[in-house]
Amino acid sequence: MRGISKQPSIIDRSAFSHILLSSAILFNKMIQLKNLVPVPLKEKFQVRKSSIWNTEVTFNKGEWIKIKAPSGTGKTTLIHSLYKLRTDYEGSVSYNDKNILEVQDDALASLRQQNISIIFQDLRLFANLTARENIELNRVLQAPYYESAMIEQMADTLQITHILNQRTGLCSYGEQQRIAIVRALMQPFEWLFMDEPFSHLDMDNSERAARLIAQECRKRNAGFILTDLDEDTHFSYTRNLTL
Ligand SMILES: Nc1ncnc2c1ncn2[C@@H]1O[C@H](COP(=O)(O)OP(=O)(O)OP(=O)(O)O)[C@@H](O)[C@H]1O
Repeated sequence: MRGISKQPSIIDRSAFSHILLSSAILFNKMIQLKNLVPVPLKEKFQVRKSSIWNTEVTFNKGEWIKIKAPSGTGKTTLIHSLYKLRTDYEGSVSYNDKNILEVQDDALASLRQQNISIIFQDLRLFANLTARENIELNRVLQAPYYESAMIEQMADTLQITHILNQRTGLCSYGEQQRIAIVRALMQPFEWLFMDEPFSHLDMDNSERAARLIAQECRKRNAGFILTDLDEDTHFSYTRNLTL
C-alpha cells in the first residue's frame, strides 16, 4: 500500500504502458550534439579548444559522463540546452536522431517525465512547500516509479529526515541540494542531468549522495551527464570531458 510499506518497491507500470510506449518511440537513449555553439559563448570558445562546443559528440546509452570546466564556460548553458530550457544556439541537440527543436510540448513533457531527470544548479524547489511536498510533486506528476515510502528511505540515506516537513525556504542550501537530489531520483529516467550537484555538500554528504545516485542509475541502466568545476572520484565515469 502506498505510503506505509516498509520495503518500498517499484510500482507496477503496466497501467501507464501507453505513456511509456509513446515516449519510448521518441527516445532511444542516445544524445547527439552536432556543432553546438551557444550564441552567448560564440566568441569566448573560439579562442580555445572544446570537446563539446562546435564538434560532433554522442552520449551513448548508459554512459556516465563527467564534464569538468571552469566557471563561466557554459556548463549550465549546456545542461539547459540538452533539457530544452534554452534554444539560443547554433548546431543541434538530438535524441535518437530527432532534433529536440522539433519535439513538441506534449512529447517534451513526456520525455521529462519518463526519460530525463535533472538536478538544477539553482535547485528550483518551491520555497513555500515542504521538502516532502517538493519531492512528492515530482513523484506523482508522472507515472510513479516508486511508492511514496521511498521518500523516507532516500531521506534517511541522505540524512534529511528531520527536515522533510519543513518549508524548503527555511532549509540550508546543503539540505535543499539533498532534497533536489531525492526529488530527481523519485522519477523514472534513462538519463540524469546534474549541474554541480554537490556544490553545497561536504565530502561525507557528497559521497553518500553519489552512492545513492549510482545505485539508482544502475537500477535503471541509466546514463548521466554531470558537470562540475573540479575533478572528483565520486563515480566510475565512462568519459571525462571538458568544455
Ligand atoms: N542569455 C545570456 N546572455 C548573455 N550571456 C549569457 C547568457 N547565458 C549565459 N551567458 C554567459 O555565458 C557564460 C556561461 O554561463 P553558464 O552559466 O553556462 O556557465 P557555467 O560554466 O555554468 O558557470 P558556473 O560554473 O559559474 O555556474 C557566462 O559568461 C554567462 O554570463
